Amino acid sequence: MHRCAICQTNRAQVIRPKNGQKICKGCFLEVFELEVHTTIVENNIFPNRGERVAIGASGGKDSTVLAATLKALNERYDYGVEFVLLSIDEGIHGYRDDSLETVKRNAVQYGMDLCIVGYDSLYGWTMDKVVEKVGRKGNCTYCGVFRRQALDRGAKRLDISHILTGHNADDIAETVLMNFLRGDLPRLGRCAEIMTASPTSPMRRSKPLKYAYEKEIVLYAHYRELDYFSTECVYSPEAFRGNARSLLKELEKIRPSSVLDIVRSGEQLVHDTIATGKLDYEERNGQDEKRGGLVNGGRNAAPDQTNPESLPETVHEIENKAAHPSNDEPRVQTIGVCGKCGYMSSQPICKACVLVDSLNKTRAPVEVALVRD
Ligand SMILES: Nc1ncnc2c1ncn2[C@@H]1O[C@H](COP(=O)(O)OP(=O)(O)OP(=O)(O)O)[C@@H](O)[C@H]1O
Repeated sequence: MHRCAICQTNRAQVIRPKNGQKICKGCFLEVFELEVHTTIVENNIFPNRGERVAIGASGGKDSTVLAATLKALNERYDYGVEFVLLSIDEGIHGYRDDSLETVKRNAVQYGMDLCIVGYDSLYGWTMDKVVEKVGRKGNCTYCGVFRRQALDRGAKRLDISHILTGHNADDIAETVLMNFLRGDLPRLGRCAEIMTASPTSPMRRSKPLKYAYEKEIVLYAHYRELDYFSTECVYSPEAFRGNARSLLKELEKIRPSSVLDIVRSGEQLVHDTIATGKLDYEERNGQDEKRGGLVNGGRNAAPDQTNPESLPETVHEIENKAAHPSNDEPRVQTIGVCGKCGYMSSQPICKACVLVDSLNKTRAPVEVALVRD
């Protein structure tokens, strides 16, 4: 019998992917939480006591583990913050409607308020309708742009300016690989950052699970018997992300530490780029979705430039400018307000409205009461 490398008493049940350490269930749970706490403290994620902070809650394993861990840590280490669950209803029948039921239960289990914001009321489109219109290819782009803004707008309604998401080490390594393969240096830097703030948005976004392996998140949820929804989105994930994921899984099989090594490489690359002055503040702190960006995509995907026919022209222009800024163009983005929805935007019309316009162009006119900010 292998004894736990930490307590030296119990039988080891877990092999940690990041370092091969064999540990028991109790020590695993303790060390998992301690590492999230260390990430929070070292990055000063909660600088202000008394602050209300939103947890982007999808009902999936990552955000459920995030909520459960933060509740425990806030009680244990007294961060002095109040967490609110913020869920976006993309309008995906058979997927999000079911996962939102899980979030509703989580709100009760964790004693947190819950706010749900729907694409339908914000944009007049559900993702089911978007897919009906544009097909499956490229639909993640719409979803990613809408979700990013919907989280911001939901938080604003709650008078909250800090959003936490459940992006884990695998998500970030995938995004680093994708951006590296695309040669998208500004996004490569942003996606590896644990906290992002943008001159074009009042919101801070943080990823406290940035160094947690997906495998350990699943194990934590299992050992703690957390109530989460495990079905994948019914619309296939962005193709290029799927390729990056497969590549990452292959690398992980050969060398389990690859996941964190790639995250660290992303961090180091942006560090070196900043040191040599190639990436300015706005590029470092600009929009980011798990791409996410929303930071980080996934399923919160960035517009896929490998799939150019999937997006309206104007969005490509905005995206390409961000990814490959020309030397003679001024780089400072100014914050303004979208002429259509009234939400903050660095462009006269925000990306979400550009997409909505393109969707509406060929739709028979319907009376939709959209919510303006
Ligand atoms: N509909 C949503 N409402 C609120 N937050 C969301 C939603 N979808 C995604 N997020 C946030 O973005 C993070 C990454 O989303 P992604 O779509 O990649 O899902 P995931 O990696 O499967 O995470 P999860 O297991 O939490 O669903 C989630 O952990 C969550 O914090």
